[in-house]
Amino acid sequence: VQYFHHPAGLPTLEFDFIVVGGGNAGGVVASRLGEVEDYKILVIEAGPSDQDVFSVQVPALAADIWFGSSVDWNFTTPPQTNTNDRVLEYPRAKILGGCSSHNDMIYNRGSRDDYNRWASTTGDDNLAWDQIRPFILKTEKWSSPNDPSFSEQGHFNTSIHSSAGVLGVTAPYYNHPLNDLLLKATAELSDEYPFLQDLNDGRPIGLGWGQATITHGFRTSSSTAYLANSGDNVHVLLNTLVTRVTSIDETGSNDFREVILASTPEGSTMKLIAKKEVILSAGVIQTPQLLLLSGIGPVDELKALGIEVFVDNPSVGKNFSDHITIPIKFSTDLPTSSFDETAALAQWKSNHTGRLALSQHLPQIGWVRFPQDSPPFKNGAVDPTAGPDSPHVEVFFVGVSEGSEENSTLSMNIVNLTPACRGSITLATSSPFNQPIIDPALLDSPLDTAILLEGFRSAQRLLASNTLSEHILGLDTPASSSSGTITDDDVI
Ligand SMILES: Cc1cc2nc3c(=O)[nH]c(=O)nc-3n(C[C@H](O)[C@H](O)[C@H](O)COP(=O)(O)OP(=O)(O)OC[C@H]3O[C@@H](n4cnc5c(N)ncnc54)[C@H](O)[C@@H]3O)c2cc1C
Repeated sequence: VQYFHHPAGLPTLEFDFIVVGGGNAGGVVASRLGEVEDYKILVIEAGPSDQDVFSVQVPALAADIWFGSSVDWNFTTPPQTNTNDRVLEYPRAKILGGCSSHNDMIYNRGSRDDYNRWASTTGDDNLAWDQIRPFILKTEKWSSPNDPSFSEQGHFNTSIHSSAGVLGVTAPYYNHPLNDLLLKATAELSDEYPFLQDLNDGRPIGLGWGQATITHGFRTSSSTAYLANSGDNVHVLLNTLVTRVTSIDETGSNDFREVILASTPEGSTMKLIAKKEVILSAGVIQTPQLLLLSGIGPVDELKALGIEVFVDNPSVGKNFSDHITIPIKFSTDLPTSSFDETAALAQWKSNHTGRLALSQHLPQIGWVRFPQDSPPFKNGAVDPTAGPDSPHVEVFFVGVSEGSEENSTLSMNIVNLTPACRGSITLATSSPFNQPIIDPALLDSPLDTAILLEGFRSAQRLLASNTLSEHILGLDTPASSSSGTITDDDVI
């Protein structure tokens, strides 16, 4: 692979394929296209190289480069009506590797139902679970932890993993008393929280060990696993924003193979040509933004901003959906999961082991499927999941921190995995340098709220088990719950 920091350094202005956005998808697509030696490929990435940012490489430092950092787009939402009009921070990475360079590294495949639903929705059987599994294995390179104190024994099912791929994956863990307590609780609550040996077996329901895109103490990403191993026919242009895609054909047909670039709003622009295709992989927010800026989208929205319309497509920027996560905290007598960060940094720098070589959060994750007669579905609401092998919520153990007085605080997140609400991405202005309006319309569907609420109750049932209850002293949040029982009023 060849890296360029300025368009002026490029060896040519014409490539076979131009990949816009060197993120998770863009890095993989460019690298796979590059396997055809005759193709010349250009990836254009707005952010810098991931290799220059220390916190990208060190797994537990991910949060340092989220919202507020120079390698995040620092997007915000408009006030969200259903969250008391709060303006929410919306982290998205602006760096080579995209969000795979800053995400939480949890490696989890969908349920088999998810893939099968994509196959039936698109009419493409290649997306079905049985058909896609060989390709999942083709990406994966299982790598055992380099730190002997992080045993992976019994934490995953070896028969459904591969060590022949490229993306490093591991099942790391660190010692904390909650690990054993949760495992014991799975025996006690075997209906709602059965032990799940491997969250990637196509039926992620239960509680078990997480897996992470980490190898030998380093984060792995589309940049480290794919782009970095590509041939010299793959070119990566950094720090450069694509502002528009235009038609190469001046007679009026839509042959969108010309890409317009700019590094700053004031600076000059430049045109590049793709002989075969332009691939837009700028992520779920900026791919629709670029289409809209290029005159491809709902005619009224484009005209209102004075953008020339080339393709009237009312779907561009619509049906935006994201899973909402609600934090919840409990007082506990368990020891904190925090660690001496200075010592951990020195250890990581010396041999890439220790707590910084793992994700920050606690090592286990729960996935819960609610019965069809549970409260969210009592009023006849249709189950939003893709099928019976799919969970409704993820129960995530963030960590145990210092609390008030002698107690500590267990932080958990409840994630609604199949939100029914649908929002949108629209342009605020016609300038590519302004963020679009990112409206996830969170909790617009009453079903989403009901599922989160049942997720809270489920977490409470887990913590009320005989095994865990003696260590859980009460609910810390939401503050309005003095009784320790969550009600519908607490959800906002
Ligand atoms: C904080 C956070 C934590 C997450 N944790 C996990 C996790 O633990 N496990 C998991 O599986 N997933 C996680 N995800 C989600 C996952 O990382 C994303 O779904 C995935 O990276 C999306 O890939 P993408 O290629 O669509 O977009 P991205 O990876 O976002 O890539 C888009 C790229 O395009 C670039 N770009 C955008 N506009 C332009 C432009 N006009 N010109 C040039 N370049 C442009 C961006 O800078 C970016 O590099 C997390 C996401 C976030 C934000």
